[in-house]
Amino acid sequence: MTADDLKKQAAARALELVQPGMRLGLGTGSTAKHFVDLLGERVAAGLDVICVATSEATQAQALSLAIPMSTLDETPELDLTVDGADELDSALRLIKGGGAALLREKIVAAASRRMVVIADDGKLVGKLGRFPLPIEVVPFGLEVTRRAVAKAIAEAGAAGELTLRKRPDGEVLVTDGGHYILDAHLGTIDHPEALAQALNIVPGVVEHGLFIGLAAMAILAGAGGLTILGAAE
Ligand SMILES: O=C[C@H](O)[C@H](O)[C@H](O)COP(=O)(O)O
Repeated sequence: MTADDLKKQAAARALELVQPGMRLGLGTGSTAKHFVDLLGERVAAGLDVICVATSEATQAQALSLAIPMSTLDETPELDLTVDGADELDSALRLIKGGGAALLREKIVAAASRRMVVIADDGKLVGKLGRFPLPIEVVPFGLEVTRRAVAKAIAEAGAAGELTLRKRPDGEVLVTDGGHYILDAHLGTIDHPEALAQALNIVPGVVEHGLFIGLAAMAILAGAGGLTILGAAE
C-alpha cells in the first residue's frame, strides 16, 4: 500500500463524520485533497453542505467538483474542519504549513467547532520538530523579523537554522496572503507551548505552524489499519 493509499483511507474515514447540512472547513495538501475529492462525490450524489476553503488551491479544487463554497465572512461558524498535518504528537499538537497554507488553515480551524486531522501514521512523532516549523512573516523588515524570530526560538529553549522558503523555480515563495515563510529547522521542540507564545508576539510574524489546542481528533492510516487519537465523536 502506498502513502497515498493511506492518505485516502484516512480521508474516507473522516467523510463518515460529515452530516447533511454541515458547514465544513476544507484543508489543504495532498491528504486534504483526497477528502475534497470524496466529498465532491457525495455532493454529486445529493449531500447538502456548505464549505470554506483554507487555500486558493483547495477553493479551485472544490469549485471544480461543484461543491457549494462560502467564505468565513458569510459563514463565520463552521461545524467541522478536516485538514492534513505535517507532524503531530499524541497530545494532538500539530506542525502545519508545509504547503504554505498555515494562516488560513489556522483561522478556519479556530472558527470550527471541531477540527479533525487526517494523515498517514508516519507523521505521528514522539516530539515535534523533525519537520521544519513554518513561520509566516510580512516581507517588510524581513531581516529584523528573522533576528527577532531567532531570539524567540532561543528563549523558548530551541535552536536551529532559519531558511526563507523558495519555490521550485528558485523565486521566494509568496503565500496566499502575500507573505513569506521562514522555515525553522529545529530538530526537536521541547516546549511547543512556550515557542508558540514566543512567536505570537514577534512583530512581523503573521502566524506560525504550531497548532495547539485546535485538533480534537486525528485519523491516522497505517499498514495495520486506522488509529484514532482524541475524541472519536
Ligand atoms: O500548508 C499546508 C498544510 O498544513 C498541509 O495540510 C500539510 O502540509 C500536510 O500536507 P500533506 O497532506 O500534503 O502532507
